[in-house]
Amino acid sequence: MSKFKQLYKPMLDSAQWQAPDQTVIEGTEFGHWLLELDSLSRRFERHCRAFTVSLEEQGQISRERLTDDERALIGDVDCLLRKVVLKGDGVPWVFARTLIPMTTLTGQEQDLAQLGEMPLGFRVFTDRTARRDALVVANVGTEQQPVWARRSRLWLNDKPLLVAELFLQEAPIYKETLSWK
Ligand SMILES: C=C(O[C@@H]1C=C(C(=O)O)C=C[C@H]1O)C(=O)O
Repeated sequence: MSKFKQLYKPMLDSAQWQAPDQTVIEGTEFGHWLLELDSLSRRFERHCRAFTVSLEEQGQISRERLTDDERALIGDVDCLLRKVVLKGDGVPWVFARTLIPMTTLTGQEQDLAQLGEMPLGFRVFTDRTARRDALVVANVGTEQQPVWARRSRLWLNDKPLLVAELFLQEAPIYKETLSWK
């Protein structure tokens, strides 16, 4: 198991998700990152020279392994599980875990299983039917040293997928002086 999965998967699993208005992020600089409804990949691209995705794992996961929460958001169906690390100039910024229901991998969306190291956001947000909802956030670190995570549901042609992202220490969201683009 890679160090990313070993370290970060338990952190995401432990997240106590909260609606953004119940947290302290509204009005903060990093809050804009967590509340981004458009592509996070596109936003990251503007903060580095080379934005890359490394595919850590991809495989099928049976419906029994979904949490009740996940089932309520994407249905009680077998899924494709995709785990990646998003990197800016080679530095790990985000660990992301995406559940794509098999019922979403139909028609035009079959290509979602073949993304490889192409950022999911590049595929999803070029589609005019794309939208994001059910956004929740969690601090899986401490009050003094927060480690932010968020989970949101994406829709493509009215078919859902569920993305959970853990913002690692070097991610630009923690930098105090952000160039705002
Ligand atoms: C959903 C987006 O795509 C990003 C890319 C991912 C991937 O390639 O698997 C996963 C999560 C996202 O952070 C986005 O850009 O908003």
